[in-house]
Amino acid sequence: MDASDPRLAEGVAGHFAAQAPARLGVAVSGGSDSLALLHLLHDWNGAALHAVTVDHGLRPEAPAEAVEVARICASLNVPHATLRWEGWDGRGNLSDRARRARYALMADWARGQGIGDIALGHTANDQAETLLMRLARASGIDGLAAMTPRRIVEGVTFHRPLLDMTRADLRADLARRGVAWIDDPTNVDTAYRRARAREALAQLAPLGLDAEGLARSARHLAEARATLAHYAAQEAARAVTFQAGDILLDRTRMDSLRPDIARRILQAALHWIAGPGYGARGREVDRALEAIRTGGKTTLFGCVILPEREVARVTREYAAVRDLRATPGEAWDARWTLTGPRRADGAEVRALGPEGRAACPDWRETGLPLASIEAGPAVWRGASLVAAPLAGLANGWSAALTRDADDFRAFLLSH
Ligand SMILES: Nc1ncnc2c1ncn2[C@@H]1O[C@H](COP(=O)(O)OP(=O)(O)OP(=O)(O)O)[C@@H](O)[C@H]1O
Repeated sequence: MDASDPRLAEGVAGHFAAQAPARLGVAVSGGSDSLALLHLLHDWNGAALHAVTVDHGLRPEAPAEAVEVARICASLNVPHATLRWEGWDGRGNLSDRARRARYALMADWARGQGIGDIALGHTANDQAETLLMRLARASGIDGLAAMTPRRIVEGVTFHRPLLDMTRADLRADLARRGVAWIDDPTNVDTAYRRARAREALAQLAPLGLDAEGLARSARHLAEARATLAHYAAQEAARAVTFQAGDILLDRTRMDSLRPDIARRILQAALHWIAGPGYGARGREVDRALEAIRTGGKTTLFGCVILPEREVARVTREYAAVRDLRATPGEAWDARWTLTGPRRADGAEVRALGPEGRAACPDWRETGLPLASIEAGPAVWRGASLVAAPLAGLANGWSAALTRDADDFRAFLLSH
């Protein structure tokens, strides 16, 4: 066996040079990239490794592949877990749902193990292929920008130590080690589109366009994205105020901003209120910005934008939360926690809605508009209203928001 390529080992050590976690999860699908990652991390020996494989339950070979990964991990003395996803209800885009489920399952698993960091095997080829696929969708800077080496999802830091390395180098490394990998273990649709991008990339070689070059361009775009986010956060500090879970956008300031910066601020406001999800489309956001400018009312992404004299109020849309339920003490709408004076048997948290609001004689004194009041949380026992702290009917209950201005800023800077 030849010696391993020192650049690979240095790249992995360099990624964790500033701060190495004591325990590190490593996501191993069984493909070449993540198997190389496993071996390189094992050689590095700078953190206790815990490998994880997600079986999406979508391909008959997947369980056997997970067993094969477990075998390789055992040979390296690395503990391994297989997580199974059984959540696809046939709705939505399968690749997208599977990816989201994978990240959520891995983040849950890590939290359960007291692990705060997980390494992923994305390479320069993934960067280049993604760039080509996004160009095909006419994406803007955010879509074309490179994946970042670190990203926090649901409190877990995902690391991508192989972003500067090519798949060819990683495969050569595995070949030197005599390790066989599983081809294309990812789900079919993504693999199909990626395979086409991979073929296109090979065709572009005569132009001098290769994976490393495209990955470099994607990194330049990531820098531009970070710069725009930085200025958006600066402008937001002047244009945005918060009130009882709503965001107020200063209309004059919003109007004076470059469209890209205004779009970022509005998008962050929508996400802060409605939670990260699929996101509002560019055209919808532009339509909403126009409504803010002209003092119109509009609904998008589970939020309502209401004109007030100097501001546009972004609040939750009642229809989007009407069916949400939580027990007191648990998060409702992923952002409100209601706590009461004592154990409240049979009480549940639901939106106040028009019926509840009718039972809150003092709601006007809160200074909040009807839409915010009705889309806010309340405590119910069956059909009877127990409390609505945001609508002036506290009855010993209080409502705490789980997101603050720092979360808004963090959101702006990370998207
Ligand atoms: N089934 C899986 N089990 C464990 N880890 C996985 C699995 N699939 C992917 N990964 C991890 O994610 C890395 C990237 O794989 P892949 O590009 O298929 O994922 P992706 O999240 O769909 O990528 P993208 O975010 O570019 O769409 C892999 O190298 C591996 O670390």
